[in-house]
Amino acid sequence: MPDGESFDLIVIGAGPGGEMGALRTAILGKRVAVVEKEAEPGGASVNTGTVPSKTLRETALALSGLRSRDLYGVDLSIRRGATVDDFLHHERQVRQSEHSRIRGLFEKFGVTVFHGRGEFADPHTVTVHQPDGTTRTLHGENILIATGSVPIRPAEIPFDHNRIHDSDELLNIHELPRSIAVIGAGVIGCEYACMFAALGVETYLIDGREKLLPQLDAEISASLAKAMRALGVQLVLGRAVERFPPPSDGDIELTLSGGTPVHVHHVLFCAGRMCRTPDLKPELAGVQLAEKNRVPVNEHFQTNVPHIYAVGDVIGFPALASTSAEQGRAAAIHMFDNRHPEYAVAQVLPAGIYTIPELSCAGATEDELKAKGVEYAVGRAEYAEVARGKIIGDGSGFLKLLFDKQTRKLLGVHVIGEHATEVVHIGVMAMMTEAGVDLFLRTCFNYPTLGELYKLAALRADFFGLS
Ligand SMILES: Cc1cc2nc3c(=O)[nH]c(=O)nc-3n(C[C@H](O)[C@H](O)[C@H](O)COP(=O)(O)OP(=O)(O)OC[C@H]3O[C@@H](n4cnc5c(N)ncnc54)[C@H](O)[C@@H]3O)c2cc1C
Ligand SMILES: NC(=O)c1ccc[n+]([C@@H]2O[C@H](COP(=O)([O-])OP(=O)(O)OC[C@H]3O[C@@H](n4cnc5c(N)ncnc54)[C@H](O)[C@@H]3O)[C@@H](O)[C@H]2O)c1
Repeated sequence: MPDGESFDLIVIGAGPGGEMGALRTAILGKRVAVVEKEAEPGGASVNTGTVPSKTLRETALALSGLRSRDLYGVDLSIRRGATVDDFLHHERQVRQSEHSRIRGLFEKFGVTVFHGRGEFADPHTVTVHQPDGTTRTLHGENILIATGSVPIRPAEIPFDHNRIHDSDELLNIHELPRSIAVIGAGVIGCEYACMFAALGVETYLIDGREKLLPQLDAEISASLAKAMRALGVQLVLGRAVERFPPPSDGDIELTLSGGTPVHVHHVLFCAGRMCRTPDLKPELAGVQLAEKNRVPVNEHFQTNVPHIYAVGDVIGFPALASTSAEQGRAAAIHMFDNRHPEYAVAQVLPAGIYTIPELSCAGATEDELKAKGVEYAVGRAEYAEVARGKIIGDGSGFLKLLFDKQTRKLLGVHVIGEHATEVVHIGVMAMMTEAGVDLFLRTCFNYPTLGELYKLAALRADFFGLS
């Protein structure tokens, strides 16, 4: 291909935002280039974040025999003393298969992939710095920034120590830790702490905040904290880690504010993520950055330079694989096919957190409704109250629905327990269609299913809370 070739769209970054933006555009018959600095596509979603962590969770559940212990009271674990290779084997297989899937789709729809680091030369030109030291110049009618985020690595944390990791490095560990301190009880910290505890690793989860995942419905957050403690996670909340000089050998001592020190073999630091957007030289394209190097966009994902769009983690909240892909799709539609019904990203966005147990939610929490002065009714149903919940042996899960007292519409759905990230979708569809309690009262659910939780919760809200 001659240097300086022109494209209808140049996408920088092949994570979920870039992948979807590129494919949705290529399907319209447009000429699309994807510039990706890593050897394989997929971004944090496939290579270091979403897919690896969820695959490891499944592996941890299988290797630990946790599900069978809960269900049958016996340990049917595949193997005691699992090695790190056992732990990572399936994750590598899934990751490779995702690489093939994305490469296959790019090939099928004629997307040209350039391996190298992209940066702006001017508002329509991207320079690609290729691994062999050469550069290429690409011209784009439109450009999509989808360069994602990386773990925050404060200078005072000794990451050069071989047992102190961020969430990317964790995937290259050579031994299963006998003990680990997870610093940062955000979504990443909570998910990994559960995984390690399930594998029998002595696990501490440390955070300066008093409450676990405060963005969640308070009852769900409290229920998660209880379940995590039962799993063996030692929650150290409201304490800051002051220092931990790394020893060359032996345990690492973490000094905590106002508490006794913690001694562990490994440390996982996951206290947020950041964008590397200044590396793109956005000033050469006239693109402005906001706080924390975020790229501000309008409702169509356009930056202040209208033909340059940005999606995914670079634009900030909610910074999920699911939402990044949706934003990539919507941006592509706005660029090239803006009468199509896929035009906008949905108003109702679910969040799924793969702790043990997993949890998921969409819409408002009780605290948010109270703050807004909305009168609402709660419908609640325990997993243990429906046959399917008993069959799968989930004795603590529950579904909670929040309905508007006046309109009877569903305003929020919150669920914790096995398959919570699937169960939530019934509520999401109801909210997408602005349905309410009457939909659940009229619906016939398969028996035995967790879907029945909706019926039970709706009946309770109707009998006891709704006018
Ligand atoms: C441990 C972990 C678990 C997660 N779990 C979930 C989950 O369960 N569900 C969920 O929805 N989300 C989850 N997320 C979040 C999700 O992974 C991200 O929100 C999502 O990957 C962001 O997509 P993106 O396309 O914006 O960027 P990314 O996936 O970060 O991809 C950006 C791509 O751009 C490339 N790039 C960067 N700079 C350049 C450049 N200058 N030139 C060329 N290429 C460049 C990078 O190499 C990368 O491939 C998780 C994240 C982590 C870290
Ligand atoms: N299932 C999912 O959807 C999923 C899973 C994992 C990650 N993600 C995404 O990844 C992103 C990053 O997640 P994250 O967990 O790294 O960040 P986060 O911002 O969600 O949480 C960071 C946590 O670290 C704590 N913290 C900060 N500095 C600290 C310190 N010095 N000592 C102790 N605690 C400290 C904060 O109080 C906070 O609780 C999120 O935006 C999330 O959307 C999503």
